[in-house]
Amino acid sequence: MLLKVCGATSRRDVAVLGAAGADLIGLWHGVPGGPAELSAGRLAALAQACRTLEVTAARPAPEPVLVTFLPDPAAVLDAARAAGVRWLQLHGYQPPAVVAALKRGWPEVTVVKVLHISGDACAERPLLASYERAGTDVFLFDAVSEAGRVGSTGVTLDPGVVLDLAEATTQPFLLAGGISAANRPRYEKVTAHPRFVGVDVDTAARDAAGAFCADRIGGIRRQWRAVPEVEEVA
Ligand SMILES: O=C(O)c1ccccc1N[C@@H]1O[C@H](COP(=O)(O)O)[C@@H](O)[C@H]1O
Repeated sequence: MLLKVCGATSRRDVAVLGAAGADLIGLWHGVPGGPAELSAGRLAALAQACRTLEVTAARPAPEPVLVTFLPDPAAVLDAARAAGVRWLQLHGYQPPAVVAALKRGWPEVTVVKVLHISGDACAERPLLASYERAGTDVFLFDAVSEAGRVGSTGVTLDPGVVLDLAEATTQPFLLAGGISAANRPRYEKVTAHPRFVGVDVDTAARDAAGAFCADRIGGIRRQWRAVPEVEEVA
């Protein structure tokens, strides 16, 4: 189970997230007006900080993930190549053609396409097969707020809606949307899905002042990585 935490803006953030057990660290580039937006130079510096972080022997250093709303695949690839970032998270409403262009331009990248879910409706539902044909490696299910806000909504998804969408796709998926240590039991069936690969968190990874909190992140990791108890059959 992978734990991704989103929105690092400093080497200290990277160190806190790595020590707390994040496998993937989201770095924003091309999120206009976003509080964690990074210039291309800062993106490269923090991606390097992720890769060179000293973690325990049992765990590899966290993988940097470029999180972007950019609609231009050339701009995404330029930033990713310059920073050496091989995981690309398309968090906007980029169409399947953008995924295809990224995979053509750099076949080794892992493309994570966000599917935006509001209630029981997924905006990308009619395009799922197109996104898969275009080369999407991993889908990320995230909630859109009632006001239409995208990313870091703290809004949870209905597990039934998640499972239904999982069945409409064939690729691995990450779960986002208000994920916390406390709500893991609600998603028991989701975590048991054979293509569930992990969770992506922002709001619950932070303290009241908005700073990343190692205790909270550690708690999320412990709860979501725990193997559910299996009833013994007599
Ligand atoms: O973290 C953000 O603010 C953000 C901004 C723009 C694009 C993506 C963003 N993060 C994504 O938000 C969800 C998690 O949010 P939460 O736990 O519900 O607060 C996750 O997909 C992040 O990648």
